[in-house]
This record gives sequence, structure tokens and C-alpha cells, in this order.
Amino acid sequence: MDVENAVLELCSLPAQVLWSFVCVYRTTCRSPPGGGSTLLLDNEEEETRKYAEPLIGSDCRQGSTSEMADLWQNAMDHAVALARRAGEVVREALQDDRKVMTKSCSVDLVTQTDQKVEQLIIQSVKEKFPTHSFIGEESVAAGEACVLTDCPTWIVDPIDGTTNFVHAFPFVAVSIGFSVNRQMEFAVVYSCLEDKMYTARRGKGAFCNGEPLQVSGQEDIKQSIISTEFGSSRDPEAVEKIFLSLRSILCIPVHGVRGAGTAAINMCHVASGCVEAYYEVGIHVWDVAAGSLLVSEAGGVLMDVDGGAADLMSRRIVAANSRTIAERLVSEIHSFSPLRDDATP
Ligand SMILES: O=P([O-])([O-])O[C@@H]1[C@@H](O)[C@H](O)[C@@H](O)[C@H](O)[C@@H]1O
Ligand SMILES: [Mg+2]
Repeated sequence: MDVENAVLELCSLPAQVLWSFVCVYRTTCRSPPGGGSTLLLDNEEEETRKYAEPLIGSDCRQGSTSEMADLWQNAMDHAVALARRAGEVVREALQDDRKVMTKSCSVDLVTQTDQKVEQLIIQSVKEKFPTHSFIGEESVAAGEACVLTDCPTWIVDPIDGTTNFVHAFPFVAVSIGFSVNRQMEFAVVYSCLEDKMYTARRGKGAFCNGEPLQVSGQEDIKQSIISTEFGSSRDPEAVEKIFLSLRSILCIPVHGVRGAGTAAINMCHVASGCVEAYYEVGIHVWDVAAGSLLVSEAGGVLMDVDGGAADLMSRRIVAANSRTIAERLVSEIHSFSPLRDDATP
């Protein structure tokens, strides 16, 4: 059992005892006992270090809370390696015919590659972190519950931008979010065809291929680019609201409206500062979990489309460079409430 799980098993002990355990482990063990097989190729461990921000350097004897946060670095490094490996699978699949299936409707697409990538990720994580939980897009589609608990939880969208993948449109992402106590601890979004590895650790900033990210400083929505998507619902009432919002926002006027075809990459664009805000109604928790941390760690804000607090299970999101732009967007959005991801069937 590795250190994260040992710590979680010991969580009932008084903190000072727990810290002495963690510190003793960290000074005596070079790698998690038990290890477990991983998907890392020869030099992949080094490769991932390049993209995960520097380890929190702290004197273990101080037993600070950053040491506890540091425990997730191992998991994040594994997530980066898995995302890169998954990207290889996606790129290889683009060379072949893709077997396309549908889920909730005729334009809600899924492929065997989505399913294969999700299995690759979940299987590998289960070997390394057997006590962790999962929310995976294709696992939920196959009937698994979509419930976020306090447990360490991997929130996985194996291919965000499946329709793009089917059409070889060049924005396809592997999105891996990680939450503990219902709080995002790290995020990994790998834009496979651009070879851009977006990463973020809570409290430690957001990065793209190791370079720090910062949201746009633009506060005037009339000087802004806004991104959104039409989504996969063709319900007439939903489509009506989507177009009413789009027309209101376009005619503010804004400089332009864009959409990458994937929520995760739209949120990476907000974090990178090339788009001032992204909003959408109809997304799922796996589409936005990782992106939400990237945006907040790049200095941005998250909000519900009605101006309230963002709720990753609500299927509604505004991710913006500032409250000013977020609130201006909210005033133009014609919102509706899809069935929540965690709604009891
Ligand atoms: O299905 P998928 O490609 O993982 O996720 C996609 C989202 O990223 C996108 O924002 C939404 O508009 C699409 O309808 C689809 O849900
Ligand atoms: Mg997906």
C-alpha cells in the first residue's frame, strides 16, 4: 500500500502522530512500498517531471500541511504520464477508421477509443492507488454512479472532444481531475494533437508544458473573446435558450465567439489568457473538473450561469478571467437546468 493510502487509513490518528508517520516514511522510503505496476515507459518518469511543477520543497521534520499536499504529487506525476500515454493511443486511432456509436442522442458520440482510453487510465490507477474512487465519462454511461465523495477521486474524460476526434478536427483532450474532500487537488488536460500538457496543483499555479499560465487582464467585455459550445442536446427549448444567449452576448458586442469543441480546452484557453471567458449549459463534471482548477490557478473565477457559486455537478459553468466579465456574461445568459450529474435516477 503506498503512502497516500496508508495516510488515509491512519486518518483517525491525532495529527502529530500522523505527521511523524508521514515524515518518517518520507525520509526512509525512496518509493511507495508495494509499488504496483505502472504504465511508465523507460524515461517517462523523467518526462513527467518536466510538466508537473517543482515538488514542494520543505523540511519534512516541520511536518507542514504542504507535506500532506505533497503526497498527491506522486498521483499527479502518474496522471501526467497516463495522459501522455492516452494521447499516443488517440493519435494512433486517428490513423484508422473510428467505430462511432451514440449515447443519449444521435449526435452524442462515443468510440471504442474513448472506452479503451478510460479503461487504460482507471486500470492503471487502481493498481497504484487501490483505495481511490473514480468518476469516468464512459463508466457512468455504462451505468456506474456519478457521486463525488470526500474520498480521493479521479474525474476522467478519456476523450473530451469526441465529435472532434471522429472528424479529426484538431482539438482533442484527455482530461484528468483529482479531488479530495470534494476539493480539486490537481488537474491534467492533455491536448493530444497540439501536444500541450496543461497542469495545475491547488495553490501552486497552472502551467502549459511547464510554462506558467495567467488569465487575460481584459476587464471590458466589448474587447473580449468569449467561448461556448452548442452541446449535444437538440431539445428545442434548450436550443432556443442556447441561441438566445449566443445572440445577446454576440451583440453586446464582443470581439468574437469561439468554441474548440471541448470544454476542457475552452477552459485551458481561459487559463492561457487567449479567451476572456467560457460558459456552457449541458456539460458534465468530467468535462470541466480539471479545467476548473486550471482556470482558478491561473487567476480566473468560476461561477454558475445564474451568478451563484460554481457547482461541478450542476452541468452549468462560467469560467472567466475576472468577476467583472463573469457577471456581465451571467446577465446575458438565458439559463436552463439539465438533470444534475449526481441526480438519483
Ligand atoms: O462528449 P465529450 O466530447 O467528452 O464532451 C463535450 C464537451 O467537452 C463539450 O463542451 C460539449 O459541448 C459537447 O457536447 C461534449 O459534451
Ligand atoms: Mg468525453
